[in-house]
Amino acid sequence: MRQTTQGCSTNSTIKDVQNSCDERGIAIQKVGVSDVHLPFLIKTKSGSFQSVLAKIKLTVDLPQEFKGTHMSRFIEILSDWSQKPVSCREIGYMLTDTIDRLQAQRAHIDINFKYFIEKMAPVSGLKSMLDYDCVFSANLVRGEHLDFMFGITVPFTSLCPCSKEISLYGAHNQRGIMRVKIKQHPGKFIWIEDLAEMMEEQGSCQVYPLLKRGDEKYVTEKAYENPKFVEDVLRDLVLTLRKIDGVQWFEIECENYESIHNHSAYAAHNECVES
Ligand SMILES: Nc1nc2c(ncn2[C@@H]2O[C@H](COP(=O)(O)OP(=O)(O)OP(=O)(O)O)[C@@H](O)[C@H]2O)c(=O)[nH]1
Repeated sequence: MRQTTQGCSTNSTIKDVQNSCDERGIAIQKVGVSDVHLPFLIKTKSGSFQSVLAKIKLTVDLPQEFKGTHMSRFIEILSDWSQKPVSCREIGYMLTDTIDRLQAQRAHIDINFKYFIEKMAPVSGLKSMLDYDCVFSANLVRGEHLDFMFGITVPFTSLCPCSKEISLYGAHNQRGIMRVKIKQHPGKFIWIEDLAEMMEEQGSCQVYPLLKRGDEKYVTEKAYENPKFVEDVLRDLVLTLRKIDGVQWFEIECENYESIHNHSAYAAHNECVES
């Protein structure tokens, strides 16, 4: 039977509607809070922490007999972790705590955040910060191992091989994004910085926040010498991800925001990797 918290004298005199019975016989798979914004600390490869604005969804299952979950407890749990370093291990603790405090069988979390990595312009060497959309997603079933997935979206430049081949001069080129979600075997780990760098190598050229004219000439010519369809980017990314130590599963989406169309070229792929 689910317990109620009796700590607060105000609460003890107020009816606990959430804990009352529901007669409809429907167990809910996920209930909780979404769109919670909190400052979190993410470990960086250099050994420090980056403060990020996290957008969080935290849910549990709810047995059919209860009318409601205890929403305030989700915020209590997340507030405990705000401003503390968060990675796979801490997310495991967070979900264990959630299962215990909500007397649930399973808990799920999505933490979306923008992560900044310093980029160096290819010729001038000038440094600037590029933002990457990242997500930590995890699922925990009571008594089982944590199921953890990391996702990142990386922008790139692509230049069309067909356009280059058939045109007297020029070739259409555009910005695209590659979105990767990756699961690794327990104990294996890849830094956001390392995965981003591997992914950026797979486009026709990388994108940079800050470029001077010499840099611009370089990236224009590099893309021209390295034409790729959206399929080429995706296939090269598959080969790269297969080589990462301990990868169990991955999913890729590539999207080129075509400059000659008002639509995108799109490719997707997922696979389980043999260990
Ligand atoms: N379950 C549920 N609660 C909601 C919802 N919308 C708002 N709440 C509010 O969430 C608040 C906190 O609920 P609880 O966590 O049960 O609060 P509490 O009983 O003071 O805290 P505990 O003693 O820890 O259970 C209440 O004021 C609810 O009305 C909803 O859609 N579902």
